[in-house]
Amino acid sequence: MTRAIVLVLDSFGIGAAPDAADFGDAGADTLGHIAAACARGSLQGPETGPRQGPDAGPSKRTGPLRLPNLARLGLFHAHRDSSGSLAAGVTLPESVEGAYGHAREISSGKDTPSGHWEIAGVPVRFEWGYFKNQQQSFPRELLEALIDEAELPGVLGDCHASGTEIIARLGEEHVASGKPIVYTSADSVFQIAAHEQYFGLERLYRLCEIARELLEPYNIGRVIARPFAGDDAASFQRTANRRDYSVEPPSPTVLQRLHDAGGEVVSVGKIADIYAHCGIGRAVKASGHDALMDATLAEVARSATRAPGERVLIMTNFVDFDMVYGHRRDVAGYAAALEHFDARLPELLARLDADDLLILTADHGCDPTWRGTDHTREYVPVLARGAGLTPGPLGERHSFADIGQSLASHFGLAPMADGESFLSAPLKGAS
Ligand SMILES: O=P(O)(O)O[C@H]1O[C@H](CO)[C@@H](O)[C@H]1O
Ligand SMILES: [Mn+2]
Ligand SMILES: [Mn+2]
Repeated sequence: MTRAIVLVLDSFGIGAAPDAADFGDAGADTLGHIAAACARGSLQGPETGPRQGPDAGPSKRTGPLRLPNLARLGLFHAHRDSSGSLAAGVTLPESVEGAYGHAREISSGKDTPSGHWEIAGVPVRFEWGYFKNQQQSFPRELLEALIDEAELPGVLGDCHASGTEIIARLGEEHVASGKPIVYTSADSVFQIAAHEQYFGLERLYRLCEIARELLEPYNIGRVIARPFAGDDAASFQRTANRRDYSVEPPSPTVLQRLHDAGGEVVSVGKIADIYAHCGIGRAVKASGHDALMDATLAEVARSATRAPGERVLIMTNFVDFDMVYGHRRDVAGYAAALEHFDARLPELLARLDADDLLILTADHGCDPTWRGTDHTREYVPVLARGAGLTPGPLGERHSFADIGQSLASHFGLAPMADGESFLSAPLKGAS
């Protein structure tokens, strides 16, 4: 059996990309700034106090950032190489057990689909459509068509917003009026927030499907359903029933190629939605990092008894780094979530065979110390282990697509059009 496990730590950037200034992100560094904040002293949980649901805050934590297992895979080496300095308060391990590098993005956007598709060997070279106006963000004819087709009394929002802030601000008016809340961000997205009980979850999903069709001329990457629950502004919480309606990748990703060649592609979490279900053989849902790790471990166990010729790719997206901590600019929460992920990593490492390929990476940055609430254009870590890889530096990778190309090579597929495999690459640079 040939097997690969790809874990995407959503938004875990490791330093500003060479083109970060084009995005207003020169100096952004998700890992570096989290480590610096931790090293400055005790970093308690979020100032907003404990929250519940998918946007729940973290447990409290103190002291320097502790990620011993990621460090052994080469995380801090990769960050040092990408940012030029060692993250504050951390120590390098005596020896590394992973092949580590830092990858830049060649896709035009810093959004989740672009990052994931490029990871899977298909960079996005075209420009997405964006709704750039902070207020009255959406074209009047689009909203009129949506109101008409979905038989709505109107819509609220129509602006750039943070999803938790806008339901606190407009949620009660939404419940009273029946008007859904529509908003966007720096990403190519059309998001619709509505109350699960008062508006109805299925009705929200249908509304998103209508929006998906109406947005066709605007070249928008995703429509996102953002259901929430609760009694009033103080208690509104988004639920785990978020659903993303993505357009399809512009050409077959390595997931699709493997699927077409008879391999099994297993999505854990929102991977299936991000790839518009293209090339996904089996989709396992889970909400929260513990459940996502549990589901990943279960899939690793399930695939352990495969016949010699079979090929399995398990891909998991750890979304809370981005959705719950990065966009919420919750530094302590992000740090605690990283430490928790790190603590669970040995469970996975212990279940892998020597010829399995494990890759940990990210799809973009979302520096929780940065201005605004949007993603940041950053290098992402490429931490790989197994499949004959020699521990040590992989150097700067010129595209996330090096991961897709390496997966194609691992599975014996025809080479992808983009990317350079690091499986057989000579070591670059010194550690
Ligand atoms: O603020 P929330 O609703 O979490 O939205 C964020 O999540 C979207 C999709 O990842 C981003 O475009 C950003 O707007
Ligand atoms: Mn993302
Ligand atoms: Mn995001």
